[in-house]
Amino acid sequence: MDTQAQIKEIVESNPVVLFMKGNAQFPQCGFSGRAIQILQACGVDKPHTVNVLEDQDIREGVKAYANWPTIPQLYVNGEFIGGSDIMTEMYQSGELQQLLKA
Ligand SMILES: N[C@@H](CCC(=O)N[C@@H](CS)C(=O)NCC(=O)O)C(=O)O
Ligand code: FES
Repeated sequence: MDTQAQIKEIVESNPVVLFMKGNAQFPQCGFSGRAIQILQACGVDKPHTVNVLEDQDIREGVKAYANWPTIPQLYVNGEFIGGSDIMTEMYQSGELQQLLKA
């Protein structure tokens, strides 16, 4: 399977996916740490996470997949939502909680 197909498979088979640096227990970047904290604040304790530091193809592949240049990247129900700034804004407006409840 090529990388784009692999990413599609991951985001379509898990309702909430966070591509991040490190994992939920040990985020290896502040932006990824913030993304995890926001998900937890929304009641998502166990998001499916993919550590891009362990896979260079995925690290570059998700940027192409979403046409978004950075990590973290949140996907809900197969759809790209945004990075940590967008997550923060959506959390503050209550939009993210709504999205994750559905
Ligand atoms: N403002 C961004 C911050 C994320 C960011 O700047 N990520 C950088 C540093 S961790 C990145 O992914 N760089 C490309 C890379 O490391 O492959 C957001 O909203 O998520
Ligand atoms: S790893 Fe340096 S800012 Fe994320």
